[in-house]
Amino acid sequence: MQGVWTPDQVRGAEQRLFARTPEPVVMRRAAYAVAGQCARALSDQTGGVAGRRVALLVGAGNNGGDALWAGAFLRRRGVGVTAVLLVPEKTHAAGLEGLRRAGGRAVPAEGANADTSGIGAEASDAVERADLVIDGIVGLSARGPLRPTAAELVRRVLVPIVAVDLPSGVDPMTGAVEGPAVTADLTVTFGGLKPCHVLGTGAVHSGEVTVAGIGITEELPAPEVSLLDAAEVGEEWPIPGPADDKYSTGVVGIAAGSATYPGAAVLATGAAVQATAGMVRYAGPAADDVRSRWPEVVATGSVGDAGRVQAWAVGPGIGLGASGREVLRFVLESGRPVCADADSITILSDDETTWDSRDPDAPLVLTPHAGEFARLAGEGPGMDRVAAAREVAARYDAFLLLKGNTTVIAAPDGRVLVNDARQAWPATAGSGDVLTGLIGALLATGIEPLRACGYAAHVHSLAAELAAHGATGDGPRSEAGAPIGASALLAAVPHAIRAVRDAALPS
Ligand SMILES: NC(=O)C1=CN([C@@H]2O[C@H](COP(=O)(O)OP(=O)(O)OC[C@H]3O[C@@H](n4cnc5c(N)ncnc54)[C@H](O)[C@@H]3O)[C@@H](O)[C@H]2O)[C@@H](O)CC1
Ligand SMILES: Nc1ncnc2c1ncn2[C@@H]1O[C@H](COP(=O)(O)OP(=O)(O)O)[C@@H](O)[C@H]1O
Ligand SMILES: [K+]
Repeated sequence: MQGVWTPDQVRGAEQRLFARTPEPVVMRRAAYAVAGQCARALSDQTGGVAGRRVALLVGAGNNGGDALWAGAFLRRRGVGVTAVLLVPEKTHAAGLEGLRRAGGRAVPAEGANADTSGIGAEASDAVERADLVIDGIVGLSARGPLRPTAAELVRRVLVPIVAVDLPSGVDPMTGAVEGPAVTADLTVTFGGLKPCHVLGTGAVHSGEVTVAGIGITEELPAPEVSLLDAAEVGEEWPIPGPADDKYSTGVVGIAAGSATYPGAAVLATGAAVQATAGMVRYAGPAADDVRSRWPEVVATGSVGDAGRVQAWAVGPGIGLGASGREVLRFVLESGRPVCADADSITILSDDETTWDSRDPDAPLVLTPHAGEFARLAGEGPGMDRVAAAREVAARYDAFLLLKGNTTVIAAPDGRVLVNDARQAWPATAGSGDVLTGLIGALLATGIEPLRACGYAAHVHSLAAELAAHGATGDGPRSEAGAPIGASALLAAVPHAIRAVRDAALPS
């Protein structure tokens, strides 16, 4: 698992490091890492390093200091370096001195011969003639979007941008982008990933992210958030062993669909059938539809007749009426782990008596999208989706999977997993039903709920990606891709599972 640390955790680690290693030494390590990545980018893009031009956008803090020292290192490799100072009187003095000693120059952003936007001619020229721009505008202490002068300079950049620590204008803690912000091709961060690198829009603005240790990593506490990679999901994905049979690999019950919404039942059940070995039981009014599409499913008309299961997935398409409520109460008091989605969440939002039927010893997973989250929590998730998911998970003593481009999964004990879809192909009706079936099947195998949700979210978004790019058939993979429906996503689930399992094979 890859860790993600909050700005406060990183600052704390920095302070512990500074007790052993002087701050300027640490800054030069950080800058050296940035310079190395910039040299690589220049070389990839222009075929060389010496003789190329780099512009530094330098803000008022240590982030600007990093950029200035990186400029000094690049200057020593023969790069022409111009620092554009956004707040000249607050520029990191030692960094500026270091750059000047190395032969670099510095110009104010709002200098002489300013154009109508207030940008000085030399600053404008430096940015427009650069082969690469380093964003040292603001780092961990950033608040809000880029200010107008910085925003205007960034707007003029037509070459790759390497961000120091994080793309300026993105909120470090939440990844929110509420105005002008840098969109980096590469971000060089220090110690470990921060939330802005992995959450939603911030992840997009960060581009490729590389982590330079610089001595901070060793000082970091347990991460606030974790990310799963394909190999880990593949390694842990449950597969049958020689001693297994259809019961030992997990029996999942799916309580979904209605006469009006039989599709929800077919999608959730189909996901469970393909996710794991074992058995899928279906209980509900869409039994005939389910049987005709998935003959291997043991289907009955009601949850009471379903037989024994190791976990339930409930909710998609069950409706908000009396029968839906009864079904939900039945599974909540079954003593089995439950994944409650869609209508179940809406019911739980306003029905205390349904909560009362819950067996407090059985894990409960809730999988709201933003609207369902607002119903459940009384307000929407807001910008800090990690904090919101964590708070509601603790409040309901449940595992909370908040859907979206970045899926945030919080355990009641505060652990958080994040799955970044890296694309938006799953944003299609019915794809949530597929996710519910995947989670239910994994819960039935006995996997811990936080991980079950993480594995399911990972395979779900990968299945959408593979389907959208036509990577599931015999033809060549399309680079651009095309929209898919939930049925295509569902059909791609085995391809996604194979892909993560292949990623786990020793290389
Ligand atoms: N202290 C150190 O020696 C080290 C610090 N590191 C660097 O230091 C950075 C953090 O430095 P600081 O705490 O000085 O803070 P920053 O460099 O992030 O920025 C602080 C300054 O930016 C201003 N500011 C905040 N939001 C702004 C916005 N939206 N637009 C324009 N200006 C804004 C603040 O008023 C303040 O003057 C890290 O991101 C990292 O790059 C690294 O070099 C590792 C070592
Ligand atoms: N913009 C997006 N990018 C990536 N994934 C998304 C996006 N929007 C939604 N998703 C994912 O698609 C699924 C949609 O679920 P849901 O909203 O319950 O849809 P439905 O109820 O129609 O099945 C969730 O897994 C969610 O995380
Ligand atoms: K930056």
